Amino acid sequence: MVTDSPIIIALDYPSLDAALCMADQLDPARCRVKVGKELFTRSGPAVLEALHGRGFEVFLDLKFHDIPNTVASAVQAAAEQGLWMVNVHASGGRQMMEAAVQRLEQHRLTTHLIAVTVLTSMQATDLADVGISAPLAEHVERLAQLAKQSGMHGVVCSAQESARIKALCGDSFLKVTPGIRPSFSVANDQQRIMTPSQAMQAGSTHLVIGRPVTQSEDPMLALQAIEAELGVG
Ligand SMILES: O=c1ccn([C@@H]2O[C@H](COP(=O)(O)O)[C@@H](O)[C@H]2O)c(=O)[nH]1
Repeated sequence: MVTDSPIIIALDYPSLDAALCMADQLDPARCRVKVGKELFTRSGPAVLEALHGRGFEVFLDLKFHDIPNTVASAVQAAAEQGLWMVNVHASGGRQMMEAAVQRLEQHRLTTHLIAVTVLTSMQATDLADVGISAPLAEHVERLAQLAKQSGMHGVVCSAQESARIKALCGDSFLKVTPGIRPSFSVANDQQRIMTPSQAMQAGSTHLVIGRPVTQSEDPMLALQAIEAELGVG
């Protein structure tokens, strides 16, 4: 099923059953879902089949980062499972991203391929710790431009960087933003956050939302509040 909602619910659960229990409360006409490292490591491709069977478009968030041939093959393997979106780390570099893009093109696979810039849990001091002295926003922009030049369809960034990336890379370049925190929720380990409406106003094309919904006492009420804030659903 295809949806025009910008909302992607992060199914960060320790088992297939727990993830499907949440998915069964969601409507694939009103959101997409994301499968990350914990759930995929525990349940493997079975979770993708189960979510596709329920009509969801699925973002597999494994953030591949390896030599070009390995990443290209992993991206191909993911895309062949009918995913809506898959990602790599932009810091893997131009050759790695180009190899992944070319592999999808060679096999006429239409999965959206995006690149993680700087994790939304990081701040400037974390970049300094790994030897990057450029201002954080500048580093995100640099990686976004590299991703665009390499043929990627978009980036993962924080919504705080969406406006600038939109100006640099264009409207159609995807800005997929985790670190979304409605006013009723806490930041947890996220550092660069914005509310859903602020993120959309800043130019985010998609909002990744996990704990504010999945850890809520009433997940459907939390999701409805977000939809109301955005005027969707
Ligand atoms: O920079 C990034 C990249 C990925 N994520 C993932 O998004 C969700 C966010 O979940 P919340 O519970 O809403 O914080 C999670 O699956 C992360 O692995 C990110 O947060 N930041």
